[in-house]
Amino acid sequence: MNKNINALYQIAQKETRNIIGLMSGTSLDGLDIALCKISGSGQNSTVRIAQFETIDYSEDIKIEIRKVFAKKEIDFQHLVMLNEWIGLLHAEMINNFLKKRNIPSAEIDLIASHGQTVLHAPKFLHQQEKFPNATLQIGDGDHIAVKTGIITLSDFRQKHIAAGGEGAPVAVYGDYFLFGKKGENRIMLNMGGIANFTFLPASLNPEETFVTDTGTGNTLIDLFTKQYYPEKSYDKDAEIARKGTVNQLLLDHLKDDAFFRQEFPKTIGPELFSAEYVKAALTRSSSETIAAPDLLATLTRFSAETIAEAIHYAVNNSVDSLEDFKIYLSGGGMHNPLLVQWLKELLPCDFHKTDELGISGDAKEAVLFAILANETIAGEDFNFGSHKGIPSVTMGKISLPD
Ligand SMILES: Nc1ncnc2c1ncn2[C@@H]1O[C@H](COP(=O)(O)OP(=O)(O)OP(=O)(O)O)[C@@H](O)[C@H]1O
Ligand SMILES: CC(=O)N[C@H]1[C@@H]2OC[C@@H](O2)[C@@H](O)[C@@H]1O[C@H](C)C(=O)O
Repeated sequence: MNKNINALYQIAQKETRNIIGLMSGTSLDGLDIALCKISGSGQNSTVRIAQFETIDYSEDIKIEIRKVFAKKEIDFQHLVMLNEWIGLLHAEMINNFLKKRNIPSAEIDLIASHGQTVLHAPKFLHQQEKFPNATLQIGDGDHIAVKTGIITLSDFRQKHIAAGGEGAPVAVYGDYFLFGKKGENRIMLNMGGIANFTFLPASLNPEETFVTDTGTGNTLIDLFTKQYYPEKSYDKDAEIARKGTVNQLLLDHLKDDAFFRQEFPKTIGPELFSAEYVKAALTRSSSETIAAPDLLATLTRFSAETIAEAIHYAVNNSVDSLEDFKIYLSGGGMHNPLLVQWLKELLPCDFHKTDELGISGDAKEAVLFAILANETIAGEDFNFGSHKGIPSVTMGKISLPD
């Protein structure tokens, strides 16, 4: 038997697996690395985050990724080179992460690598009938496996599409296994570049479980902060937006898009929520001369209202009142006090952070990929039923180190 297959067989039978989960999201801020100790699988999974760090991307890395990120037309050779380069960079970051902590790579059972999303094009976006939902995450898993010497699972989203999904959100699997609680209606709201939420019903009936993207989270706020204030990469603590006033007409135009009329569940990316999207709404509302604080206030309100409306709409289909709901925040947007304040005004739920459930909101997405890898190697069949957007499949391609 190939020694790596034997190793996988042993790993699958361990009581506790050391799995490194990686996430680099649409904010292009860096690579989240979560070293997780995972016991059990499925609903019996338990996770302890042993170590977590976000390794910031250098300006050089950001510049190279932005050349292709969310763009329809690119230099194809650049994309191909980037695929290898990001794999190598992520491997180097993991090696440094382990070295800094004196953790031998032999102690790590698996790496679960999300990769860098460069384009997310569900059918709704590309509108080309003969083509399926499409998404691309780069940073090849073979490079990570060879350079770290650790068996690596990567490219999780393709199987989701192959099995009928849009390739996202995949957070629902980990959310259900780790955070589902009988007797409590929970909403796990992640506000990264794009916002998404999982609804975990008090019944824990997998058929009633629901997940969707809602639209922009931080992506437009970040984009226009950088545009008006090149020295800043985001509107820290909403300092700028707080000084502004929401422009209602502009807000109405921002919300007037087919994406918001599309039925749930749905996914989207910065391909739609781009500078052009905002510029078109500015033109339609004749507010091109808007002051930067007013624009940032309006963009923050845009995120808050579209998140709240999606939750109202999607959840009210299955339950009557949101009042007995607990909402658990994660992702960088949970640190934006204005966004959170407005959400609290718009949603009569009980607000918490996933940190209260033992998983830091900054680490949650990286942990969720470790959970997906754990399921692929050690999980047993679990059926989410016929609910749209949650195919009952394992995900991730396996790269062996030698
Ligand atoms: N103190 C803060 N005040 C306001 N915004 C903040 C603060 N801290 C973080 N953020 C926001 O969070 C963003 C980073 O979020 P996160 O790391 O969750 O993104 P991501 O992983 O790229 O997202 P995803 O992949 O889910 O789209 C920052 O760009 C910023 O907009
Ligand atoms: C294609 C892609 O990378 N989508 C991300 C992005 O960031 C947030 C939102 O959009 C979500 O749908 C998804 O990531 C999380 C981890 C998910 O799939 O659940």
